[in-house]
Amino acid sequence: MGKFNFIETDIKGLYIIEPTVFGDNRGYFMETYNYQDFKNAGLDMVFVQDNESKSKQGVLRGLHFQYKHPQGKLVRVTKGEVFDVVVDIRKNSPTYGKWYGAILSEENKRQFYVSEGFAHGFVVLSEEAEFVYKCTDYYHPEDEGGILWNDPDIAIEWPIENLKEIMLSEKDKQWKSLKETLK
Ligand SMILES: Cc1cn([C@H]2C[C@H](O)[C@@H](COP(=O)(O)OP(=O)(O)O[C@H]3O[C@H](C)C(=O)[C@H](O)[C@H]3O)O2)c(=O)[nH]c1=O
Repeated sequence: MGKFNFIETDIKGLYIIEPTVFGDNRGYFMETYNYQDFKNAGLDMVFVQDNESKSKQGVLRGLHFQYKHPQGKLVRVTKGEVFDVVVDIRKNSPTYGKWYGAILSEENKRQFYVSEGFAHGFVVLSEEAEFVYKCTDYYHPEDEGGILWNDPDIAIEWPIENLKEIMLSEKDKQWKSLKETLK
C-alpha cells in the first residue's frame, strides 16, 4: 500500500495528492514523491527539472504553458498558502477551457499533479509563500505562452477578495485571452 492518496478530479489528467505525514515529538516526516507509488497510480512520468519560487502576498504568477514542450508539473507549497489554478488547453479535450483550483498550503501539504496540456498559475494568499515543483520537461523560454489571469471566458473564481492588491510581472500583464491566444 503506497503512502499517497491520489484524488482524481473532474478534469482528466489532474490529481490532488495527499502524502502520508509521519508526525512525532520531533516534528514530521513525509515522502513527497515516490516513483513506484506514482506509477502504481497510473502516473508514470519522469521529472527532469525541479523549481522553487518565493512570492509575497498577492503575487499572481501565470497562467503559463509551453507550446511545443508542455510540462507536466507536480506542485506543492512548503511555506504559506496559495490558490493554485490550472486551465485545460488540450485542443480536443471535453473539458477544454475549463479551470480547476485548489488551496495548497504548508498546512494541508496537498500536492497537485497537472499533466501536460494545462496552463498553470497561482496567487499567494498568505504573507508569503514558497512554491516548489517538479517538471516533466525543461524550461524553454522561447516556447513559453500565457493566458490572461482574469480571462472573462474562463472566469476563474480567484479567492482574492481579502487581498489588498494583486501583483503581476510585466510579462504576465500582457497575456491575452485563451480565445485570442490559442485560435
Ligand atoms: C520558469 C523558469 C524561469 N526561469 C527564470 C527566467 C526568469 O529570469 C526568472 C523568472 O521567470 P518567470 O518570471 O517566468 O517565473 P514565474 O512567473 O514563476 O513562471 C512560472 O510560473 C508558473 C507558476 C509556472 O507554472 C511556470 O513554471 C513558470 O512559468 O526565472 C528559469 O531559469 N527556469 C524556469 O523554469
